[in-house]
Amino acid sequence: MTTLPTVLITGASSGIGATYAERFARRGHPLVLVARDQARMELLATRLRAEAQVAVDVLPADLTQQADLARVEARLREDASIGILVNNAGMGQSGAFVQQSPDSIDRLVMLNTTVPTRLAAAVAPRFAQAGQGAIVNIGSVVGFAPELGMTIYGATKAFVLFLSQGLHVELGAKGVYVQAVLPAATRTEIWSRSGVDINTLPEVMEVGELVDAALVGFDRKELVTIPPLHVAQRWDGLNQARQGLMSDIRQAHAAERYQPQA
Ligand SMILES: NC(=O)C1=CN([C@@H]2O[C@H](COP(=O)(O)OP(=O)(O)OC[C@H]3O[C@@H](n4cnc5c(N)ncnc54)[C@H](OP(=O)(O)O)[C@@H]3O)[C@@H](O)[C@H]2O)C=CC1
Ligand SMILES: CC(=O)[C@H](N)C(=O)O
Repeated sequence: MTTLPTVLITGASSGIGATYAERFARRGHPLVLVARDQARMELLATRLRAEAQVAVDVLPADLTQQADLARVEARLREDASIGILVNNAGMGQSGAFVQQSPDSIDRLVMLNTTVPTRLAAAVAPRFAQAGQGAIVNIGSVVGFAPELGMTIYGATKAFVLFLSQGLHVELGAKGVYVQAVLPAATRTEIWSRSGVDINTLPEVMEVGELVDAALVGFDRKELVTIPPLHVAQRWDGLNQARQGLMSDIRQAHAAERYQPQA
């Protein structure tokens, strides 16, 4: 009998992370659940152990605290049974850019960018050495859309996409699968936590539909999975435009339009 890899999921106490936990448990994977709310994760763990007969470990951590983050990094480095990391923990932006405080900026940028990067960095050497493993990073379509006015949140999610693409370039050939999942508005607590009434949104995806779609992309080993994108060629076009732009970058000289006028 093959032993399925353990899945460590951050932000597993609610929403997308809790749903990933349920889906991976149904597939027979042992789990490590990470978030701050221990009681909530214990409840989920008890249910999943009973329903799916899998081992579920609860690792409480506030990932914005260095000591807690270091404990999760150590677990990823040392526990060879962990073969899938789901970097899902994240928070939305409350208020406009001019309303942010230094602390709120630090928290948002740390949780949404530093944490997934540090956790990926903790596990990547082991995965690369083993020639297998998967890193799933939860981004957002907001990372494509500065027009939405969620500037810091969107910037963190643009970072997550780039991080995933770069990790794929560096680790893909070593047998490590990297997936960026980009949801749009999904029915979870992130909205109320950031002070937005979800009922004011024109359209919202149910969280089960989002995660099931993300897992279709995972099973296909897609690098970028955008469940709410109905015309896949839009992504291909954006990627081709990006590569076209790069082919017109010449390092030696400034473009004609920037040559000083005599
Ligand atoms: N819902 C949506 O519309 C969309 C969500 N996303 C992304 O999906 C991901 C999951 O969010 P979603 O499920 O929607 O929202 P939730 O608010 O339901 O989940 C966020 C999770 O992150 C955990 N978390 C928050 N802060 C910390 C922290 N400091 N340390 C550790 N864990 C923390 C929370 O648990 P706890 O409070 O117990 O710590 C919770 O489990 C995020 O990265 C989000 O940006 C992307 C696009 C759309
Ligand atoms: C803007 C949000 O907070 C949302 N989670 C999203 O990424 O769409």
